[in-house]
Amino acid sequence: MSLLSLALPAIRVYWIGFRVVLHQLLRRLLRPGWPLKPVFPLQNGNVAIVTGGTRGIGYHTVKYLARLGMHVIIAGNKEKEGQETVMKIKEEALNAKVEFLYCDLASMKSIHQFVQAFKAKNYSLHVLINNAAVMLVPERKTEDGFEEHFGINYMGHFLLTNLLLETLKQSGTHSHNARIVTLSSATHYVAELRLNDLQSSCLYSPHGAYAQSKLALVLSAYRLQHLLTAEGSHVTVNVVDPGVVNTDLYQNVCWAAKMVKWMTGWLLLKSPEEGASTSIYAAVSPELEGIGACYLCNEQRTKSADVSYDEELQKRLWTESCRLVGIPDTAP
Ligand SMILES: NC(=O)c1ccc[n+]([C@@H]2O[C@H](COP(=O)([O-])OP(=O)(O)OC[C@H]3O[C@@H](n4cnc5c(N)ncnc54)[C@H](O)[C@@H]3O)[C@@H](O)[C@H]2O)c1
Repeated sequence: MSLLSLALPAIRVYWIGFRVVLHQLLRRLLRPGWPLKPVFPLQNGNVAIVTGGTRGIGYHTVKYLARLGMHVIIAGNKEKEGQETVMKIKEEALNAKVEFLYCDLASMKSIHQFVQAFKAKNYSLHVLINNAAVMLVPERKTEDGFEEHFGINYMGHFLLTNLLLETLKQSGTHSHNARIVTLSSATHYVAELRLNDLQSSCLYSPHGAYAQSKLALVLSAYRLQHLLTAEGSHVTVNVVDPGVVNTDLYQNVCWAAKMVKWMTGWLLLKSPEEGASTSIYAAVSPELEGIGACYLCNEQRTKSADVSYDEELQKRLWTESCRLVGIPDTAP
């Protein structure tokens, strides 16, 4: 394993991060006050699940959706943090309907238990936001033996989405589709999907593994939309790129990057609240009614990486993912 093959993914990730930050800065300087805060319709009676809604982008997504009247379930792996988040949101918005349900995306068993507990409540499900993630963690495995980025960011959400699909299909209607919103990242543009080494066991680069998990999310979102459209389901799937946002996700970056973030974050990075805006847009905007398979950034549709539109790769990843989580691949 050469030093260059380890350094390249990191260089690519920092390069794309730099480009996004520069774009954010120019946008801030050239168009201050833009975009205007949109007004979304009230969501009373609708139910959403947000993974990792206890902090960062997820927290602000939950808070906004709850303010719109949506009943939000936070799916997270930190019970105490989860209950505190629920209390905080309820204190700020008195009538907010928010609850926490334990779900560790690093454990297939926990995901199954979460879905069981959710289904026992007999709720509908109008919005599923696959938000949680880890970034640049050292080489570690999940309970089920997946590389951690791949296991939590991608496989965990793959299984969760598939287990909730029937409920989403039952909740969506012709005029009000249920929505799946998946958070990816600009790092997917520089990612490589190694189908023969999805667990990065031949070559582990934390940057490469994070980027790969984010590309896998885009590929499988497009594949899922294809399958749902083919069977005429009223469920849409869109992908969100929140930009570079000042959150705890960066806790494992190198000290130099931490210093730069600490000194310039207020100017260069989006606040967590700003970072949540595209997730909220994808979840409730009437503009996106019935529209899926979009890559959304700054509340606008944009193109994802060329490789993400490779239908053969989408299909192969989907089949392999079904095998890995032990669900049938019923797709033709
Ligand atoms: N912050 C950014 O600049 C940025 C950039 C691009 C994409 N994103 C994406 O946005 C999403 C939100 O990131 P953030 O910046 O708010 O990060 P964050 O670290 O602030 O929040 C991540 C959330 O995921 C949860 N989580 C982690 N492991 C989990 C597990 N095993 N089971 C359940 N929940 C788990 C955490 O508890 C936390 O609530 C992520 O998907 C991230 O990849 C963020």
